[in-house]
Amino acid sequence: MTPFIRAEAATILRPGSSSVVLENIDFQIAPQEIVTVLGPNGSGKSSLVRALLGHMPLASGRISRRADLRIGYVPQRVQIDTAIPMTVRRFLSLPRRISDQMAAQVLARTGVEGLQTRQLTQLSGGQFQRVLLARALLHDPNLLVLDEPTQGLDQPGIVAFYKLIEEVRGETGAAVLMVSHDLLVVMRASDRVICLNGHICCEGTPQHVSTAPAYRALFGAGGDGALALYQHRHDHDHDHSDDGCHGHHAHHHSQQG
Ligand SMILES: Nc1ncnc2c1ncn2[C@@H]1O[C@H](COP(=O)(O)OP(=O)(O)OP(=O)(O)O)[C@@H](O)[C@H]1O
Repeated sequence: MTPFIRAEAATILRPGSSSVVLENIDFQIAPQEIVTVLGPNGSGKSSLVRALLGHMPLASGRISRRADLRIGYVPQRVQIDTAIPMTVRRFLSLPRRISDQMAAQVLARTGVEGLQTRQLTQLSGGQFQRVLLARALLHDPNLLVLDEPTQGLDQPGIVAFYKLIEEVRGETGAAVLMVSHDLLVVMRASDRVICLNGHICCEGTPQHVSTAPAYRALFGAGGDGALALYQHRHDHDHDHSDDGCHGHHAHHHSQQG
């Protein structure tokens, strides 16, 4: 199956500068996959996502996107101008107008029904993240891209949010590309995890990555018990040909450690 997005030996530059943020990235995401990008602050997670979406310049390599790709994007930071009143309903109609029925449906789908007339500034953190997800689900995306979608949520809120993502994937068949810091819960919801630190340190199934030396060096060795609790049940097939923590180890990078 042709991947939705494929990066080949992509080297990504910091905007407006010649310094390298990410080096030699090979990446792809296939239909229906849930892929999570992990890494410390400043390791290039958002840069990778933005480059995959075509918003960041490449120094070399290439990124290709399938012609039928429809992306629903939840960016890491959403600037809300508190001086301008904005209801949930109006926010959902930006930039493209939607019907009242569509608004009601998508809010119900993400568990925040009836919030249409509420001001964005009066939402709780969890409600706001669900409204952002609702907006990303409009216009029938086949790839959802979520950059730290659970920031500001408490632990039950995080678990509930990932459960919702899995449900949405099950219902719509959309692939999901997520950036997250929530190492353990994320594991449950992911088919494949990519661990970044200026380059791809390690990638594979959650089980594989959590035992990989590069991952342990970055995040510590704890958490196996919790990981076992959150094991993801596979009821579908994926191509795991690129499953290992492979050749990237061989490179020496000064960012590591
Ligand atoms: N708009 C920008 N202009 C200049 N430098 C940037 C810009 N955005 C990111 N950077 C730099 O690029 C590097 C990677 O940042 P990026 O936001 O991709 O990391 P991240 O892994 O998403 O971090 P975090 O976990 O803190 O969100 C950092 O050194 C950051 O300072």
